[in-house]
Amino acid sequence: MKKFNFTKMHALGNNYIYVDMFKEQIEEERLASLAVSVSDIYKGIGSDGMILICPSEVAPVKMRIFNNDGSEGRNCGNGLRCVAKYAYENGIVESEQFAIETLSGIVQAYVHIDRGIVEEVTINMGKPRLSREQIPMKGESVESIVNEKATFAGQEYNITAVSMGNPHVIFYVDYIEEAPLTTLGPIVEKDERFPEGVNVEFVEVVNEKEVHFRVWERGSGITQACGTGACAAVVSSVLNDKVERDVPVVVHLAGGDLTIEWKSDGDVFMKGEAKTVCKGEYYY
Ligand SMILES: N[C@@H](CCC[C@H](N)C(=O)O)C(=O)O
Repeated sequence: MKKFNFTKMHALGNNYIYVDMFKEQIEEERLASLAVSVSDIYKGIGSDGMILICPSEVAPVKMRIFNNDGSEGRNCGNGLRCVAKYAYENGIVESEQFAIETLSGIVQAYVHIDRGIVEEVTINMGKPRLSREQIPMKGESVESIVNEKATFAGQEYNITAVSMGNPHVIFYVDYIEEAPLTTLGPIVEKDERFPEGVNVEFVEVVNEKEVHFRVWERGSGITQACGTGACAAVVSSVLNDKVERDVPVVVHLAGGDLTIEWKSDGDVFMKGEAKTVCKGEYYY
């Protein structure tokens, strides 16, 4: 029997099993199935997926994220904040500002410390990618997909698509409680127009500084929060003239609040909590 040490962490309830690959060794071909088994709430630990904290050749640390169906994502906003907390508290980095490599590029993390503990993290998530090729979404090549009509399950909707290194599609709703998460979410996630699948978000705009948000994540289903999704929701809301650039927007997710700002230089900043739940050994 093999085993590895893990740390369970969450950010606004978006919880993953974190494995320190500076210390652990797991065969590459076992990673996808381990993400499924550790995530199982009955026979595993229970989580939205598994995140590896890895050495990097271009930054002090690299994040790899696996959803709870075993698929590998290219980015994870809540995961980045937890990786930043882990890296600082476990001596992988000594500075309060450092880079993290992801499969979709390098981001900058800033940890906010209270008595030696990282309570919150700000991440400069970089620039959103908006063209149809960058999402990716099939169809005519356009610079951005904003308020575009699209039919799903026989009903017409208006959608906006944003990539934050991973794909997101945003639907606006009048009342967040009525968001068709479990009905529309899985249909849109696997729609053939999104060749890599898509994270599906529902947004109710409260005012120019506040929105409600719910998510059906690609590869994980309903989660309490999605950091890249919250960034995509604010970018979408700027593009749809519902909020403004250079103004911090509070995004109310099921698990709590994130503050997101799309700066006029193009970068998107995300600030929010990161928490450690427990540590243990996993046997496989
Ligand atoms: N929860 C994450 C996103 C995780 C990956 C996503 N499901 C994907 O496949 O793109 C976040 O906080 O951003």
